[in-house]
Amino acid sequence: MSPLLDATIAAVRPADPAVLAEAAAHQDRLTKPRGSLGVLEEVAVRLAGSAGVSPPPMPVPAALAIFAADHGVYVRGVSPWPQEVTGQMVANFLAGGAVANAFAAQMGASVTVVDVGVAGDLPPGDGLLVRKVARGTADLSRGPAMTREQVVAALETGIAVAADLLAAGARCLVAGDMGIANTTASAALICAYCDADPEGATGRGTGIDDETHTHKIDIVREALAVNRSLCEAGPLDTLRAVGGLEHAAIAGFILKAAASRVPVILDGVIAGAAALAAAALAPAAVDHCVAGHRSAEPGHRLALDHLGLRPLVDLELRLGEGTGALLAHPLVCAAVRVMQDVATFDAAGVTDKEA
Ligand SMILES: O=C(O)c1ccc[n+]([C@@H]2O[C@H](COP(=O)([O-])O)[C@@H](O)[C@H]2O)c1
Ligand SMILES: Cc1cc2nc[nH]c2cc1C
Repeated sequence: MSPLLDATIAAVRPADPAVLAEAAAHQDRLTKPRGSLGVLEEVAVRLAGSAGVSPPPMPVPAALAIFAADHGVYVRGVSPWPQEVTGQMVANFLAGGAVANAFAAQMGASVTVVDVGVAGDLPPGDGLLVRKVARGTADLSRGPAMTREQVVAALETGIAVAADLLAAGARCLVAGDMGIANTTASAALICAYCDADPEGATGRGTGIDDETHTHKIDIVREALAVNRSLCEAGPLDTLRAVGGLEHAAIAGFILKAAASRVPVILDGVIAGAAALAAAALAPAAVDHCVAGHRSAEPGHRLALDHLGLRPLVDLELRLGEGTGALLAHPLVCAAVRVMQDVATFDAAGVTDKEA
């Protein structure tokens, strides 16, 4: 594949089972009825297993990376929005005017914007990482979306961005996306990795009518049929056949977080589809992922079920940009704070019903 990708995949290790057990036992000693913090207990235990230490380190500062790219399948009429919105929203991220910027400011997260494959030229702006692998993908409904070289370059971009953010001190990575038509590629990836039917996996994205939705399902079916042999050839070929450049970059970003034992909070259906690719390449990567939210896209539920991840927030969001993941960050921090701060029954002199 590539030395960087191979080394990153090789460095991904599962959660430490001894630390998982220690963290779960610690939860049970804290002054609360056992299990009373529900999913938050699982999250804190998960972060301990990921980091290899209990209690786990506080996942701050958080760093959001928004990977932007365009999609050849756009020409098939699968999105109601003009393709140039991808580049225009990149400019909006850089100007600080998007929802992702508002949420990141609220959560104290940094924002990094990466052009991994926007079709148009972006006006040079402060802070944009130009890592254009191609000017959008090829139309995945007619053949492979990417060449082998392109998918590897996009994966390497995600790895490099994660490495730089970690080197700069980030202790929690947040995966965001921007790309008109990328819910079509996400649906195709979910079908390919989860063996799901396009009808159940394909949603309305940014908002399409019934007729366009039926057409979009047909396009996903066509994509799977025309790329069938490639999708059966292995996880990397599946990603290049029906994925997007931002999916590949996010998969690399997840792999690097996992290899570094730093948690990565996943956003909606795009990050979910990318996580399927990362998990297919390195199954233990899932141990370092937190599902920030569940998006309104139906395929997202299939992806999260396949990954065995339970979303923290379920607010019918369908925006992308990392917004759902950012909303979950304070919950993840609160879960860790409990492990770090809450007194045990012994220390507080509270009678434990088990004693
Ligand atoms: O995060 C999600 O689950 C999500 C669901 C629907 C739409 N989006 C965003 O909307 C864009 C893709 O929608 P579409 O309809 O053009 O495929 C892309 O920029 C995504 O970030 C994101
Ligand atoms: C305006 C707009 C903002 C977005 N943010 C993520 N995807 C998006 C799609 C559109 C259309």
